[in-house]
Amino acid sequence: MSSSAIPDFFKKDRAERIRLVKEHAGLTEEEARLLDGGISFAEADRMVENAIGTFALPLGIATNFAVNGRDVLVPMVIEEPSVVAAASRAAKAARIHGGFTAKATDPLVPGQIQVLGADMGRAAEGIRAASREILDTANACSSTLSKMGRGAREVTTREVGTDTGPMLLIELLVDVGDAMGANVVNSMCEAVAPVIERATGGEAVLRILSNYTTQRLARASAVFDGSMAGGPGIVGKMISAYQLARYDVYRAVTHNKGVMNGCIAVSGATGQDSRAIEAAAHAYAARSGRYTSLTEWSQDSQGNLVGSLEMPLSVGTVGGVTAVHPLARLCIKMTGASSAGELACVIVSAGLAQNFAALRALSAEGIQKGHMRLHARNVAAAAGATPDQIDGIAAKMAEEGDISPRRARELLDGP
Ligand SMILES: CC(C)(COP(=O)([O-])OP(=O)([O-])OC[C@H]1O[C@@H](n2cnc3c(N)ncnc32)[C@H](O)[C@@H]1OP(=O)([O-])[O-])[C@@H](O)C(=O)NCCC(=O)NCCSC(=O)C[C@@](C)(O)CC(=O)[O-]
Ligand SMILES: NC(=O)C1=CN([C@@H]2O[C@H](COP(=O)(O)OP(=O)(O)OC[C@H]3O[C@@H](n4cnc5c(N)ncnc54)[C@H](OP(=O)(O)O)[C@@H]3O)[C@@H](O)[C@H]2O)C=CC1
Repeated sequence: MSSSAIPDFFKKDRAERIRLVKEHAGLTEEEARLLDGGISFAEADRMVENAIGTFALPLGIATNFAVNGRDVLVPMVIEEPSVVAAASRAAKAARIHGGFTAKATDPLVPGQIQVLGADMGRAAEGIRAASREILDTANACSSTLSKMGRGAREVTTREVGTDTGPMLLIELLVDVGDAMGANVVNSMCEAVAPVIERATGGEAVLRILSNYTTQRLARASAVFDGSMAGGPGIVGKMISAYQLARYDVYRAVTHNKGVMNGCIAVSGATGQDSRAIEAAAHAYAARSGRYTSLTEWSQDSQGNLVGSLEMPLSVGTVGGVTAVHPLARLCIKMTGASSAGELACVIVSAGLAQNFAALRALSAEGIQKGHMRLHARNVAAAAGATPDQIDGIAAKMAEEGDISPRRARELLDGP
């Protein structure tokens, strides 16, 4: 596999960018042609209800990523300017020190069965006695998981205090292999409900996975070059930016939004359920009882920044949208991930990179300089510039340091 460090990738034209990605990821001609389309209306109509069209978003490629020693061109679907550039720049700063080291735990997803009207005194014992039957019934739902030696592993009982009294919750812990796992866990929860009802004497009502997958985590760490960050002064300010995010919830939410810029863009490109990822990430950020930064930052003795990000990441390389969206499948291929765990490693690395980029820009020149420079073309277009006027107006506004709809209109109106 060729290097993901492709200097000036952004200055190349589209054909050359595609050629480089094709070569790097070993895409066929037919696969490369998919980049023109996304999905047909017929495919969209099968995916959701009442479809009337499709809605395209930009697909960009972040360069410079090395994850666990493997060079990756990272696909990102996002509407926001500067995110792809920022990830590429951050990955360049990490690359100097070996790139990202990432790890995903076993893909364990909990399923929850809420039981009403059970005999609380006897329920736990009833579930223990029926646990073999519960696990076998669950595992009959997926022949693939069973063949892989994965599937439902354990069943536990919990009591939850509520305003209407104690409630019984039976939880099924499932190794979902390379799938995100929602459908398969939901099927298992529904299948085991009658066995649970018999074992507890209650009525199984909610039968659904939990998206809070605290046993399905991904963790990335990297050393980002201190001089590429801007030297000791900036590095020190980045550490204080992180400290602020640790202790102030108003800052932490924005800080974690920056992390999500990376995670959700790669998740979008690879067809993941981004709502599930976001919901779990924010709950995890508040797991101590106080919402805080998802990342951790310190400085090493050479003045580099050492960062890490740990978060729940339920992603799949099979099933869900990946099974029906050709471009999502193509983007998974681009990442070179051969398992859900490897894909999670790329996503969590992109989240960490994005956080580094934002902290650096905020601690140095401010976010607007880089972000607004890249946003300038949108500002020009929104002000009414024609395609052949856009680059000129954008460049002029960037040069003047006044990137605003007002200035774009003035430039369009002329002297
Ligand atoms: C925008 C940059 C990267 C410019 O940064 P720069 O230093 O001017 O870039 P450079 O021209 O020196 O190039 C360095 C590398 O950056 C990349 N790069 C540079 N320019 C481009 C481009 N046009 N297109 C693609 N890639 C680009 C590219 O990788 C290049 O190296 P190469 O690979 O070519 O050897 C920098 O200013 C930056 O990182 N800014 C931060 C932007 C950011 O974080 N955006 C997120 C949106 S803001 C937000 O939503 C979150 C936030 C900020 O609120 C979160 C928070 O508060 O924590
Ligand atoms: N709360 C939530 O998050 C909810 C999310 N969803 C949606 O559910 C979808 C994801 O569900 P998911 O269960 O992943 O999707 P699928 O049911 O599409 O895929 C999982 C199935 O793929 C098959 N499979 C083949 N190879 C493998 C492998 N290597 N590893 C694991 N499974 C394999 C198995 O079926 P077999 O044994 O038959 O081969 C498995 O049951 C997403 O679209 C999500 O948006 C749905 C409901 C709720």
